[in-house]
Amino acid sequence: MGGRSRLVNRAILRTLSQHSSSSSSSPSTLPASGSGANAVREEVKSLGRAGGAILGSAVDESGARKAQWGAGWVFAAAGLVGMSGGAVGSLHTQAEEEPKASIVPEVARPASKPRVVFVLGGPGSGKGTQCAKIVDSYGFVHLSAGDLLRAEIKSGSPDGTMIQNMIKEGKIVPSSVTINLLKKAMAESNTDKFLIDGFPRNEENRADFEKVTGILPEFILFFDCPETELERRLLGRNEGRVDDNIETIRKRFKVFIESSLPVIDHYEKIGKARKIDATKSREEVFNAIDPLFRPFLETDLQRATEVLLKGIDSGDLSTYERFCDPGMTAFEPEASGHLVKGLDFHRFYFNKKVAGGNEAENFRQSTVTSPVVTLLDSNVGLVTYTRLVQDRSSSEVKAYNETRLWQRKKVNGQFEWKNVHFHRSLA
Ligand SMILES: Nc1ncnc2c1ncn2[C@@H]1O[C@H](COP(=O)(O)OP(=O)(O)O)[C@@H](O)[C@H]1O
Ligand SMILES: Nc1ccn([C@H]2C[C@H](O)[C@@H](COP(=O)(O)OP(=O)(O)O)O2)c(=O)n1
Repeated sequence: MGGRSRLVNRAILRTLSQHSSSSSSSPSTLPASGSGANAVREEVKSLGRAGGAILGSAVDESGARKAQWGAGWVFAAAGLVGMSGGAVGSLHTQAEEEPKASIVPEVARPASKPRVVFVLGGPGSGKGTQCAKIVDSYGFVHLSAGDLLRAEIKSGSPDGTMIQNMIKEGKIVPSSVTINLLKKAMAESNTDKFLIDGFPRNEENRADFEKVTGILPEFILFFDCPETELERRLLGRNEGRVDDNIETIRKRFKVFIESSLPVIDHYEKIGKARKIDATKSREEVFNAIDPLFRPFLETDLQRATEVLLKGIDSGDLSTYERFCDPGMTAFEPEASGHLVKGLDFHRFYFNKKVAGGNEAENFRQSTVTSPVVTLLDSNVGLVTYTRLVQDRSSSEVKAYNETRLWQRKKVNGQFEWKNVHFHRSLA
């Protein structure tokens, strides 16, 4: 076992030492560790980079990503919410009419590309274990290439026997089969954040996926763990898998070194590999991974704010209600210095529009400048910006300083950002 482990260590060292400058972990851990290797909803998913300016990102010296909405957002919308007028303190109930259909989906498309993280590492390095934790904390959809292939065998598909034989031999199934399964699973999902585990396992997997989907991963997680530890874990896994026997395990290690390490090497070269010491406990491994996923939440929060503001501009009450907590508190000029609680005060303006709206008069557009997203923890975030509101009827532009406090909650098993407080004042 020791001999084999050293062999693995050397192979990985050879591969990785050429790229140690871009490695995200301490080079000193490498010889010791050895073997290589949500949610906001459809509208948020699809808003992506459509309409207006784009969320850029930059990495500061501490490695933290800062949100930069370079030129500001522009939301052209076909309706409005009256932001001025309305008697303070009057509580108006919802109008009889349904608000007109949301324009958000049309404006939102074309969708942004899915955000993908590949999770790679030797068999037994803890990919599945950590993916479950990431899903739970960050609302990703987890797609395990191995699980999809095993499900395909079970489904009685014509490819089933071929897949079964290859898995038994520890070989890698042809890319076309695996990519089709991944594509189908991605299309069936209603999120845009995917953890793809155990893929790409060879250069063919990698190149074909890029070619077929046009998707490059945000980064890859590489679980680095020596072969001795992998072997120990696989023999203790006890999931009744046809490939968790010593003979197939050894074949899989060989395939991993020969076929999968070059893929990791490729991502090292383009600065996308994040190497994790997978020998640590499950909790320690997760603590190392956790900060890498924070930027996804910042993007989700930015997108949720975009959709909410677009909903406000278009008079789309259903979007407003979806993104605002029923108990939301607010300070806004309309409230004349009072703190308003709940959504009725705000609904009044939507219903006013729906009841007496005139498209030409009501056209509004918001341009957001200087936005800053601050994540306080993985479930609480602050978005602050200046919003220029153009009103076609009066050609008047009003500038507001807005701060929105968001809380991430699980609704029907899915993460959603809810606006729990905002403060708007005339700039
Ligand atoms: N950090 C860890 N320390 C010890 N055992 C682990 C750790 N992570 C996972 N395991 C165990 O090792 C085995 C393989 O983990 P798994 O997540 O199935 O790996 P992979 O998906 O990479 O094949 C499982 O039995 C799992 O419970
Ligand atoms: N991209 C992939 C992923 C898995 N496979 C096949 C071959 C692998 O040995 C098995 C099992 O993979 P899985 O990722 O579930 O498990 P291990 O990481 O090997 O523990 O599935 C494949 O052919 N192509």
